[in-house]
Amino acid sequence: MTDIFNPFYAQIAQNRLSHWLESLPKQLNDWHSGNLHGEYKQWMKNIELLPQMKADRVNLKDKVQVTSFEPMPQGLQKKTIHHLMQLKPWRKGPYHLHGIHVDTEWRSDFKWERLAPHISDLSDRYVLDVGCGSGYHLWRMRGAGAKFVVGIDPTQLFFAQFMAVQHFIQDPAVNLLPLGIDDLPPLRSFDTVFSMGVLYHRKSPMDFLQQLKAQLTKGGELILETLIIDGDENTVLVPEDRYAKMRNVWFIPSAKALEGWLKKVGFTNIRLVNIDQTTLEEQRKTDWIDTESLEDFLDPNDPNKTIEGYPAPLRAIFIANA
Ligand SMILES: Nc1ncnc2c1ncn2[C@@H]1O[C@H](C[S@+](CC[C@H]([NH3+])C(=O)[O-])CC(=O)[O-])[C@@H](O)[C@H]1O
Repeated sequence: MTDIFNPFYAQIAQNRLSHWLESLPKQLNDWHSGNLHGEYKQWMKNIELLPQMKADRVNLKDKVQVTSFEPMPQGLQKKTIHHLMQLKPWRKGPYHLHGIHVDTEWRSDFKWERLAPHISDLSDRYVLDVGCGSGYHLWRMRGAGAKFVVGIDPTQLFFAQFMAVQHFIQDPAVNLLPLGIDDLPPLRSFDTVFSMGVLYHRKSPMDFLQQLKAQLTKGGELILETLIIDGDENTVLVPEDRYAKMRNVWFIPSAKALEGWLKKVGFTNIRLVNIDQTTLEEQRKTDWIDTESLEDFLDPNDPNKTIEGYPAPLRAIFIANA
């Protein structure tokens, strides 16, 4: 049994997600007693060692930042950086935690800026983010007024990173569960569902779109962000092996093809609101990752190609209604 999710259960018992309690506690207990990552205990130990600081000012509107009136002493800051560094690689962010700038590989704020002008007002909404990474966008959703925010992501390190940020911010309305999309029953309870950077990792994109739709209330809004390629409604890239050194990339459709897929699973009011080629400002190597980054994934002689010779990462944002 694990009790780390008890506060979450207590909250959903009182809100419109209470039917989730039929399956969720058993799933999360199985997760906890099952195959935890070899370093999981060590990650949690580092989180326990983070200092207690008052969250006097929390800014989630234009960044993710927490500060207290009493600044963190320098020595303590050094120790805190050490514990946070044990949770490397920090991919999605950045976070500003009591004067510590967690300068992540990705400027996830760039993606937020691209989508924010196009989405329905999140005020008072129940919001789900499928494949939320360390949860950067969960905080921005809350900052945009969402009432209750849930992220799911099966990567346990990202769960640990979220717990580290939550340790400082302490907002019970923002939650991350270490689950994958296949673990979700059709909840039909979220006003807005985000899924960004996940579709191309799914072996069956149609099933995935259907699973996303099953999380939405009637008329609810999907924000789907994924890699695309140029081409017509019949163009889909299925990389032979890796794409930009990423394993597990299955389908990269054209925008037209993806629009057709969304239509086919029953989404309406489908809008393509943004197309953007990933730049070296948005994804780059920092002190918070030890691995390679975009620069190493592109053809050194042609930044418009991946190292495998495919078109370089081009990302689209679609909005649609269930
Ligand atoms: N079955 C699954 N169910 C849910 N999540 C999954 C699954 N499989 C992998 N993931 C998770 O999907 C995320 C994809 S990253 C996008 C992060 C954020 N959304 C971003 O838009 O920056 C990709 C990118 O960097 O582009 C990872 O955190 C995986 O653990």
